Amino acid sequence: MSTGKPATQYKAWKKLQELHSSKQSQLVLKELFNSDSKRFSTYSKEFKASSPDVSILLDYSKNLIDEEVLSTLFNLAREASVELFRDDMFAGKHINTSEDRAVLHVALRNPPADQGGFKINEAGVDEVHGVLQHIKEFSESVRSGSWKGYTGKPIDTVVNIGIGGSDLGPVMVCEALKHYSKRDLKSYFVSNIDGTDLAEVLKLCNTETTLFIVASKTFTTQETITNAESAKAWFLEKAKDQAHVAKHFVALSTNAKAVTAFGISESNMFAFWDWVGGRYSLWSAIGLSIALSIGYDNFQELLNGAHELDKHFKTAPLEENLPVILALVGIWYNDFYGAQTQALLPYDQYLKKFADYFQQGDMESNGKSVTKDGSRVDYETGPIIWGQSGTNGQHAFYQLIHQGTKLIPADFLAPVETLNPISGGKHHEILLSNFFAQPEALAFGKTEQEVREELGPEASKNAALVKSKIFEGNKPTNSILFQKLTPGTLGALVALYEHKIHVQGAIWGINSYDQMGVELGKVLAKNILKQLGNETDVKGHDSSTTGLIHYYQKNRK
Ligand SMILES: O=P(O)(O)OC[C@H]1O[C@H](O)[C@@H](O)[C@@H](O)[C@@H]1O
Repeated sequence: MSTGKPATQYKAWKKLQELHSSKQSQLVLKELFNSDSKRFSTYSKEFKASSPDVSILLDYSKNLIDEEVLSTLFNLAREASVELFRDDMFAGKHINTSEDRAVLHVALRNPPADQGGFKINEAGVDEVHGVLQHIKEFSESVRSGSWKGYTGKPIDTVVNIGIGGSDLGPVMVCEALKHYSKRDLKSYFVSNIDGTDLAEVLKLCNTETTLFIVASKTFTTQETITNAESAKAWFLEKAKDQAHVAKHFVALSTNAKAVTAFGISESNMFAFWDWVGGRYSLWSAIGLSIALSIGYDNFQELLNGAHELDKHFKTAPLEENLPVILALVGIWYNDFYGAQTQALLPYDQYLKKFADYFQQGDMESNGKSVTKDGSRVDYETGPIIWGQSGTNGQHAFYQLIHQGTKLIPADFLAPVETLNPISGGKHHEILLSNFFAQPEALAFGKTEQEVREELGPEASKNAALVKSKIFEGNKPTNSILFQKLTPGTLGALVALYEHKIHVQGAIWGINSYDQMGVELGKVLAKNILKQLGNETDVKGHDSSTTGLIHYYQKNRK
C-alpha cells in the first residue's frame, strides 16, 4: 500500500532539494548535449507491444536532468514504495482508501487468466468478459441494422448522454479513432445541463432512428438524469408508447435500481462496478458508444493495447518503465522547479481532445492537498494540465512557452505514419518538421550572437530588437513518437498517462482515486435550485451570492 506519508519525509526528496539548488546552473541542455554524444540513446526508451503496429518511443533527453538527478528520482520512487503500490492496485487491494474500494481499470482490459491475464480477486472481475460479450452483440446488431427502432427502421444516430468520466473518454476516443468509424452511424455527445447542448443535438435526430445511451456510473448525476429525462420526453412526444423506450434507450451504470426506476429495463443495461473510477471508465460499459462507432473488434484492440502497456508497467524495472519515467520527470519540475502546469501537445489532429481528457484524468486524480494519512501537504501535488493539437497551438500560445516568464514542461506526441497521407505525404512532413523543430528550439533557444548575425547591421542600431529576438532556451520537453494512431496504440498511450498519474499520486502520498472536491459542487447547486423560485426563500448566503440570485429573479422573464 502507498505509504501515505508526506513526500518531504523521504531522504531522496531532501536530496533532490539539495541537487536543485546546487546543480541548477549546470543543468543546461545545450551543455548537457555538447558534453555527451550519447544523450539521446541514454535517455530514450521504446515500448513495443506484441502487435507490430503498436510501439511508442519516449525521448526524455531534453529534460533538465543528469544521472545523479535521475537516480535520486528513482530512489524517491523506491522509498515511496511505488512498486508495492502498483502491485497492490493490480492485486485488487483497496487502494482507494477514503471510499474503501479497489482500483481496477486494469481488470477491464485484462484477458482471461488462461490467456495470459493477471490474476485479480475482486467481486465483479469475473463478470468483465460477460459484459464485453453483451457490448459485442449489441454493437454488432446496431451496426448491422438488425436492431430496429419502434417503426422498424435501423439506427443511424447514437447520442451518448453523460458527463465527466461518462463523457470525456468516449468523446476523446471517438474523435481519436474517427478514421475507423462507421460513417453512416452518427455519434453525438450531450453532457452540459445547459439546455442548448441537448436541444442542438435533438435538432439533428430522428426519433425513429436514434439510440440514446444514458451513461452514468451512479445514475444520480443531475445533469445526466435531467438530460436523459428530457430526451425521453422528446422521444415519447412522437413515439407515444412507453414500450418503445426499450428500443431507443440503454443505460451504462453500476446502479441497476436507479436504471429501472428511470424506465430502462435491466436487459438494456450494461453493468460495471464500483472499482471502476469515472475517469478510468472508457474501457468499461462506458465505452459502448466507442464500440458502436468503431466496431467491437477495434474496441477490443483498444483494450489490448492498454493491456500491453499494463504489462509493461507491471513488469519493467523502474529505470525502463515509461509511466514511471514520465511521472518522475514531472515531479522534478512540479516540486523542485516550481512549474505549475504541464502541457500536452499532440501533433495529430485526431488527438485534439487528448489534453481535455487528461484534464479530468490528471486534475481530478491528483488535485488533492491531504495525504492518505490526513496530513496537509506542504509541497505541490497535481499540475494544471492543458494543451491542444499542434500546429494550432504554435499560432496561439507557444509564444509564452518560448519567451514568457513561466516554466512550462511540455509533452510532444506524434505518429511516424499518418492515416491521411494527402498530397503525397507533404502535410505530414510539414507537421513532423514542426514536431521536431519546436522541442529543439525550446531546448537550445537562440543566443544574442545568433540574433546579431541574423540581423546584420540592423543589430547595432536597435538593441531592443536584438533582446526581443533572443530565446533563452533550456525549456524541458518529452517527445513521444508512436508508429501510427491505431486503436491499440491509443489504448497504450492512454494507459501510459493513467499509470503516470498513479505513480505521481503514490509519491505525493495522496488518494488519486476519490473526487471529494467535485461532490461538493453537486450538493451546493441542489440547495440553491430549491431557493430560485421565490426571493424570500433565498437564505444562508453571502451578500454577493444573494445579490446575484435576486438580480436573476427580478430580471427573468
Ligand atoms: O458517471 P457519473 O456517476 O454520472 O459521474 C460523472 C462524473 O461526476 C463527477 O463529476 C465526478 O464524480 C466524476 O468523476 C464523474 O465522472
